[in-house]
Amino acid sequence: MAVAVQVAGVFFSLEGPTLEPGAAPYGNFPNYSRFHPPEGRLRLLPGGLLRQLFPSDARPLLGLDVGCNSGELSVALYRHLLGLQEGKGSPEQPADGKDLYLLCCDIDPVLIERAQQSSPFPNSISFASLDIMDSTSREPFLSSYLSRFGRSTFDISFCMSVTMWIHLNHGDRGLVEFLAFLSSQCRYLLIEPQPWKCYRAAARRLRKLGRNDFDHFRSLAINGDMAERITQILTKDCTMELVCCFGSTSWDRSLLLFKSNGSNHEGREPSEQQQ
Ligand SMILES: C[S@@+](CC[C@H](N)C(=O)[O-])C[C@H]1O[C@@H](n2cnc3c(N)ncnc32)[C@H](O)[C@@H]1O
Repeated sequence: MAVAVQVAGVFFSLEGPTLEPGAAPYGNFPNYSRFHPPEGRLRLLPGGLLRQLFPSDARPLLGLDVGCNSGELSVALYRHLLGLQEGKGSPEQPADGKDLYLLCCDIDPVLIERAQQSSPFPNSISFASLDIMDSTSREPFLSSYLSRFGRSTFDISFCMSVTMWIHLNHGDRGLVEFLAFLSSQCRYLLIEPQPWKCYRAAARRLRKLGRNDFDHFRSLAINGDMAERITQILTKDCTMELVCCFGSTSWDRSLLLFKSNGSNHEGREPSEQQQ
């Protein structure tokens, strides 16, 4: 059993210091994957998903993982999508016959450093420290990555358990702006919104630490069924369509796949481009 003591919001355990949950204002928990392991999400995603979504793409597929934390889910997603079993195969011989490059970013540079140090696929998965809400740095940064592949958008973006943190820290307007930006960057978007009860729990944890509420918590007009609200924003304001819901994880978070209907995305079928 792990033994931990708490000093000023920081837990010290035999494995070293870890932040008390309320003291991670962006959801930048140091050991997030221990509490919410990747398998809970991956088991909902069908094998061969990339082949289904991109049947005729011969070129490498590009993915963006926003809010990757220390990279455990990013690496597990990479393996899962390519059909690579841990310890077997290599990114050069993916079982799924697709090449995939992932750019994974997080606002917390300490988590990114950990991700970089432990990445088993440094040639295919890049980890970078980036505040996705910083509009002056995100565009040049993402464009510079994409231009290495001669591309201007990603094939697929992942936004897993991140929307609540954007919403709490940037308000309704920030959430809508974030979803608009994300949808403009990709053909497909896989998103796992946190339900409203998680917002209350996050605010409660902060209060227990004697800190002020999140700036926007009490004034959020977008609330209630968050999967539904986010679906409305993406489909009404962001020209995306809901492709499917892969179900819910054991902690009640839906995994939703959206597809862009916008005309600015590369790699679309000629008939689609004309519509
Ligand atoms: C709850 S964790 C989810 C980690 C991972 N996606 C998963 O589902 O296992 C949320 C992550 O979003 C990151 N995050 C929050 N706001 C961000 C922002 N503005 N830009 C980039 N990352 C952000 C946090 O640092 C944190 O690592």
